[in-house]
Amino acid sequence: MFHLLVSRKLNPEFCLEVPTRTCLNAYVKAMSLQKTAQMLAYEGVCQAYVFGPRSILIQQMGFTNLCFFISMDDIEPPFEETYPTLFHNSTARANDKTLFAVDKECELPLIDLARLNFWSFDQWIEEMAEAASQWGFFQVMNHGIPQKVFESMRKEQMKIFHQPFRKKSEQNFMNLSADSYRWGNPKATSLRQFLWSEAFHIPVADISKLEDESINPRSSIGLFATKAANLAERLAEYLAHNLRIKSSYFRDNCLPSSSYLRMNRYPPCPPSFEVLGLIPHTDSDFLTLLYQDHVGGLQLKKDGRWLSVKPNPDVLIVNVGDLFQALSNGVYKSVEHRVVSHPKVERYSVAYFYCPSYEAVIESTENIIKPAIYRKFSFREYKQQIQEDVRATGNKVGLSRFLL
Ligand SMILES: O=C(O)CCC(=O)C(=O)O
Ligand SMILES: [Fe+2]
Repeated sequence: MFHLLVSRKLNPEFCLEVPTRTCLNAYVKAMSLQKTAQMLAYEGVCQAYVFGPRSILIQQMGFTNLCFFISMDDIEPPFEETYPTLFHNSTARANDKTLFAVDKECELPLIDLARLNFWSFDQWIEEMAEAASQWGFFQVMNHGIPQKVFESMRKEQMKIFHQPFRKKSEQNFMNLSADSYRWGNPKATSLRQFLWSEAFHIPVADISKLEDESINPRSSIGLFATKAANLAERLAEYLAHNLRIKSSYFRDNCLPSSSYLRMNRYPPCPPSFEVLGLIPHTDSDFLTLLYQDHVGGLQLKKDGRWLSVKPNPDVLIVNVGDLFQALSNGVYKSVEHRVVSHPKVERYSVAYFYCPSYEAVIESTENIIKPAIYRKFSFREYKQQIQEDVRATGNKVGLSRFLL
């Protein structure tokens, strides 16, 4: 007989209670990883598989996307241990109860891509353009990316992030370049600037090189990136149509390999820390496609107030990036957003950043009523300016640097 304890990483939708890592370690020592997995499956509500040399994957019966890993090694980045002065020195604490203040939960404008076949083209595009200019964010349904692509992407993400921290932070992990794995914020001087999250930021061009001896990340991630690239191009063309931008602009300037993919994981964050999962920022691309799980935590700024986005794993979130704001001469808005981590549950998201090649030139589309508000710049120049600003001030200044 064994005692069941609630795991810190327990998914709230997952009704099974599982042992903690320490408890599991004891079972594994006394029996074997295989026997422990069998024990966990004993109640018949879940299946448990041995995964890798030191972890077990647990999956709820009948729900392929409700699964999680229990790892015998520590998977969490050592946030508190590495930055003790930030977490345990009261003067560095944000000490600001308004940090997480939100006005309310909102549902983003919903664009149904299937309606394109029934509505008049102009009316349909108008709806999307209005969302891009009023909110900078919208959600799309019937987008053509099968749900199983998201499910396998999420499973892959869990496998990757549930590797021991020492492995994830190794040079060359999955054959990625050293700066792909990011956790916390080494430059933070207060908790307000810290990120309670970890991420893999991967150039799409590098996906084909991904490899690991225990996982096979290439196929799920590659499939997601290909589907996202097609959808992003389509959406960008619709939005451009409304502004009378040449429809081939995106095909001419964005190569499939010039975009990026970022896999985010937000470990549970103790409520005693006033720290965000991701600090307020805008995205430095044309469009971002974001797939998030059911946990929630994404917030965006609208009319000066923070709103929480109601999570819906059945849709894809789209947000306008800085480059589209510049190209549209300020008509479409690149809106600030951030993430609040959950106190008990880990959260996953994956963002596809639709970017041009470095040489692409972004020029505001002016008209008689509204002359250009931004000067012409190349994507390379934009990235370099951001890096310079972050180095000098710790913050991205962004588009305001390019105002005329
Ligand atoms: O995790 C999220 O919901 C947002 C992620 C995001 O904004 C980003 O990666 O730039
Ligand atoms: Fe973002």
